[in-house]
Amino acid sequence: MRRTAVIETSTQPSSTAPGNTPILSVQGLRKSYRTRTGDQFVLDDVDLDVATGEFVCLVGPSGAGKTTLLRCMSGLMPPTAGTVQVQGRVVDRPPAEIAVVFQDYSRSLMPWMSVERNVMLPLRSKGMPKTERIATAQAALIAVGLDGTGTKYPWQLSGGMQQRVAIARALAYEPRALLMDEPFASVDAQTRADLEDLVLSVRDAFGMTIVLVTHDIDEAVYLGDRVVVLSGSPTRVREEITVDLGPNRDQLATKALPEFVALRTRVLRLIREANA
Ligand SMILES: Nc1ncnc2c1ncn2[C@@H]1O[C@H](COP(=O)(O)OP(=O)(O)OP(=O)(O)O)[C@@H](O)[C@H]1O
Repeated sequence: MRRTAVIETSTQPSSTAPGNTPILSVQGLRKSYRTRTGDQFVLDDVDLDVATGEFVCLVGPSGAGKTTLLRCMSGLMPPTAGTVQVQGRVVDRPPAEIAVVFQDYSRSLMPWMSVERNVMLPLRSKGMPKTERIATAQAALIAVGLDGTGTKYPWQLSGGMQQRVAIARALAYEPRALLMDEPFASVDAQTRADLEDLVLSVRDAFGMTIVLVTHDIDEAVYLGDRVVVLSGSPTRVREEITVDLGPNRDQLATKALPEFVALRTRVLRLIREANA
């Protein structure tokens, strides 16, 4: 981790313009769940490449299988058929290069551990000495604007601050890619906007690849270099839309752009059609 990194709202051109090398590659992915009434097919032949440094947002109808896809991509769930590759290696367990942030921060943080210990937790598996773990955790907390909260417990923080802790924990691990499943769904609108900008700045500062699942179309267009629209169940990739809004996004100015409005309308129409 770059410990001296100062994370500010992104006003600089991205140093991590998406390259062409896919860090994540999903090929012919199928997933079915066994239910009492038989197998339920959720994902049906999903193909998706994510380039190094790219920010990809996954949207689709409710229940389409967005979480299922993200879980398969993160190695938390085996596919029924097809493959997920990270840097060319087939994923058969959670890869070291990937960190995941879930919506429900209250369940992902350990309430009996201080904020600092929560952030240090995954670093043990890297065999890092304790002094380095502490320094790395402190740097990650500074990076998400939580300097000075290390000795507090998660339940002493607001929802938005707890989600920042979860993001700090992911950052401290220094993943090549961050997979996020509706990470801002449980916080208020202003905190959500702040966290969106935080994630953009983290992407710029740490050169990270991000895949984010969201229900919020504005959020997808605001954050993404590309929005991947999934079809209704069983799910395929319906359309991939390049978001040509440049690297610098601003909550007010970007969302007022005619291009932004046109993209949002296009994504919304695709999701409505997928629901029909
Ligand atoms: N463990 C499971 N066992 C059986 N069925 C499951 C399981 N997990 C998910 N499903 C089913 O798979 C389908 C897709 O679920 P998933 O959570 O991946 O969709 P989603 O697009 O993320 O949903 P939402 O938009 O509501 O968050 C749903 O019909 C769900 O009921």
